[in-house]
Amino acid sequence: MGSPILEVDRITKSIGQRNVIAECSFALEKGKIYGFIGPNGAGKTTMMRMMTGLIRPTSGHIRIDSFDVQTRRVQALSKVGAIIESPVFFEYMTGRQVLRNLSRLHPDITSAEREPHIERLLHTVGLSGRGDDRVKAYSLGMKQRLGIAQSLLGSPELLLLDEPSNGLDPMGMRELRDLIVRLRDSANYAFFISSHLLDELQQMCDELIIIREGSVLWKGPTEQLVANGQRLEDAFMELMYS
Ligand SMILES: Nc1ncnc2c1ncn2[C@@H]1O[C@H](COP(=O)(O)OP(=O)(O)OP(=O)(O)O)[C@@H](O)[C@H]1O
Repeated sequence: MGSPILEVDRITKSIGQRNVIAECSFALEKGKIYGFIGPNGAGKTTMMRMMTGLIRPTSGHIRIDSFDVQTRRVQALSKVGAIIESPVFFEYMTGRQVLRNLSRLHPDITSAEREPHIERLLHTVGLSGRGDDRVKAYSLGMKQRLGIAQSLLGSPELLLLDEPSNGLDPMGMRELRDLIVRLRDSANYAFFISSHLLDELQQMCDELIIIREGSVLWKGPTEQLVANGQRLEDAFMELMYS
């Protein structure tokens, strides 16, 4: 494996007397889609909040492109785009206005680059014809894709998505899946996606990281866990009860 874009190195998070995350380690490479799976309360959101610097680990290190999220925060987080809770937008704005406003948080985007960058992002996520419509007229799938465009504003190398397909209809799920696979293939992004929708993950993930009660239970290539023709849901259940 080349040098990882993200490294979780023996991370523990204690809340009160409890280790919500206990000595977790894994690494993510560019150009791959990782599924992050575990039952309710396993610690997925807690881990993703530490990966994006929203909360501090009790011990261990998270490095993004070799920068420690705690001590080299700005450099580390400049490589990451994330949707941790559903993206929240001012619904009276148009998609383009939303991106324009948020782009001002990225000092690297010059005013000359701003509009072409936004136009490219709208095109990338399939919203170029709808950029001047108000967000309140968007379907949930369009809002999720606008969220992806938002997370791409700073030209990251890694995208963290927490339950991105929740609430989407089958067409919305498929559009989101196609977009994620296309971005992996065209721009070599790494994706780290937490979801309970195992059929969705099975269709797009190169690798899986499975946690239970705060510990990594299994990690590796999807095809290593799921034999030909088997459903990830069945393999997951077998693991949970093993
Ligand atoms: N601020 C907090 N205070 C107390 N307990 C917490 C806090 N945050 C998380 N927990 C506990 O940590 C555990 C892991 O929670 P977390 O939300 O990370 O799980 P999850 O895998 O994301 O679950 P879900 O699939 O339901 O979203 C749970 O038992 C939760 O109750």
